[in-house]
Order: sequence, then C-alpha cells, then structure tokens
Amino acid sequence: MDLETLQAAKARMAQLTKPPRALGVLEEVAVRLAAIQGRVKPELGPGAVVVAAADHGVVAEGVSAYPQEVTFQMVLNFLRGGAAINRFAQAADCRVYVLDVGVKGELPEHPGLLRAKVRPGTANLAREAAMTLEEAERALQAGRTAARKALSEGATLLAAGDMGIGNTTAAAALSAALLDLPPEEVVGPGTGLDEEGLARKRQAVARALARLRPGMGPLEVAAEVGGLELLAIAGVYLEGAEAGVPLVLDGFPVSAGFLLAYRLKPKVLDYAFAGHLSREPGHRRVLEALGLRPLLQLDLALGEGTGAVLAMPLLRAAAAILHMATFAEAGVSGPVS
Ligand SMILES: O=C(O)c1ccc[n+]([C@@H]2O[C@H](COP(=O)([O-])O)[C@@H](O)[C@H]2O)c1
Ligand SMILES: Cc1cc2nc[nH]c2cc1C
Repeated sequence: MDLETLQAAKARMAQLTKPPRALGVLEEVAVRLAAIQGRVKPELGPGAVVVAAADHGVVAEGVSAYPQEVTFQMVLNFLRGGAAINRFAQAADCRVYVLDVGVKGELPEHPGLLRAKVRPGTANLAREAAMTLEEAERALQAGRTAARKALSEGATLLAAGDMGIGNTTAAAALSAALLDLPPEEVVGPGTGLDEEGLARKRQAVARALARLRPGMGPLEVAAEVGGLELLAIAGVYLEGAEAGVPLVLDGFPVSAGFLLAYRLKPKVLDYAFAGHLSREPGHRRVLEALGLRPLLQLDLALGEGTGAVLAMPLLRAAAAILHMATFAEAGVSGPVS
C-alpha cells in the first residue's frame, strides 16, 4: 500500500471525464488498486483462485444437508472442469488451483491438483480439538505454497475458494470465536439445513466455543474449531498480501479464513476486496467486522470461490477507470460553476 500513490490516484480521479463520484464504489476500488500496485494507472491481468478442500468430522453431528463424500466427488468435478468455479473462472480470465489439505479418501494424481493433505478430515469440533496446532500450521503453510505457485505462474489478483461438506459449521465456530459472537448470529443453513439441523449446528458450535480459553492466540483457536481448508485459505491470503497483489474474498468460509489471516497479520486487509455477500447470514457479520463492502450481492451460497471470481472483471473495470481521459486531455467542459 503506497499512500502517495493513493493521493495521486484520487487527484487523477477528480480530473477524469465524468461527474464526481459518478462511478460510485468502483472509484474507491480503483484508487485502492492504484495504492496496492504503487501506480496511478493500475493494470490487472490474469487472476487465480486457490480452491482449498477438506473434510470435517463435525458432519457426524448432522450439521449438513449433504453427505461427506460430496467433498471428494466435487474435487474430482473441479479437476474435470465441470463445477461452477471452473466455468466462472474461464469467463473471468482466472486460473483454478485445487488444493487438497484434508479430503477424506485418496485422490488421483492430476496436474491440476496440489496434494498437501495434512490429515483426512478434521476431528469432530463439537467433541474435541479439530486438529493439533502443528497440523494447523501445516495447513496454513500449504495455502501459502499454493498461492506462491499461482503467483509465480502469472496471477495478478488472487482469490481463495473452499470445498468442504460441514465447513459452514467450522466457519461459524471460527468467526464466532474471533469476533466474540454467539452461535445464533453466525450459524445458518449452509447447503440447505432444516430447522432441526440448525439447532444441532448451533449446539455443535456452542460446544466448540465452550472449550476455548482466554488468552488463546488466533492459530490455537483455529486448531480447536477447525477447518483445514480455512487455515489454508488464511495462508493463501497471507502470502498474497506479502506479494502485494489484490486479494478477492468469496463467501462465508473463505471470509472466515481471511478473518483468521487478518488476526494473524492485520496488514492483509489493505489488499482485500469483498467479492460478494453470501446468503449465509454469518458472512455479513464477518464483512462488517472487517469493514469491507461486498461488490456483488447475488444471493449466492455456493463457495468454491465463485463470488470472488465473478467480481474479478469488476476489479479490472475499476482499474481501467484510471486510464480514462481527463477533462483537459479530452477537451470536455467541466461543471458550470
Ligand atoms: O460461500 C458461502 O457463503 C457458502 C455458503 C453455504 C455453503 N457453502 C458451501 O457448501 C459447503 C458447506 O456447507 P455445509 O452445509 O455442508 O456446511 C462447502 O463446500 C461450501 O463451499 C458455501
Ligand atoms: C453439490 C455441491 C457443490 C458444492 N460446491 C461447494 N460446496 C458444495 C456443496 C454441494 C452439496
């Protein structure tokens, strides 16, 4: 983040051939992109999305509308290019990296698969620590490594995606813990849970929160309540921020992972854009706590990075604003008085 460029980009914005603030939120996005890149005329090329996948022992509590094996099956679908994220990424000049940090089952060798399984799914967070601190560190590191690969292969903006049946329970526990919120404020239907399931889910989150002790650091909290993929997502964003690229957030699980990254290193927030607002109610709480305004609100609740990737063309359009002609360059008259 370069504050001098931020000021220079704001000054240029005021000279461009449009009434003040006529491009609304995109103008703020544009000047932030300029500051991130350290140039008044930012340029965005290809994007990358690291889709982190893992399983969750908490599914034993009946907290998802879908069976656990969907995680494994959807990873195969990602590798074959048949999932929503594949199709959206193709439309958005974005490359998909699939990262296994904890899927239950042996996935085949595949050029599109980054294999970094820490363990075949977490323990049941309602009953015991989801993982050890050492496992949490390894999952985070796997996310960092995946991001580094994406950046070395040409990514100029970076998103994380998630796949993990049961992960809205882990995301709820993690965001409730980090934001000090009660379970009912962050627990929602996920893939489509009914009322009874929601009660079990709130209970599972409450039990995980009851094990936390004051003074635990963010990584210890994350090891307790889990999500191997949530840790990997934190790693993706930490690495991306260190490389100085714009970061795009997706829905609830990804934003919970980002929140962890923010708690570990508040500077990541300078690089972050919220791609969309998910239908999952906890997502709003997380974005509000971070002070991020979502670019899109399309009632998505899929994950995979879909909402982040959909926002990539908008970020490119925002960067292009600062390449517009000024009033002076174009010979266009300014306001009457
Ligand atoms: O991104 C979101 O906000 C979002 C909201 C609801 C569900 N999901 C996806 O659905 C899965 C988790 O849902 P659940 O009900 O099994 O906890 C996981 O694979 C997520 O990517 C994602
Ligand atoms: C089919 C399906 C696809 C998904 N993609 C991300 N989470 C998902 C959950 C389900 C159930």
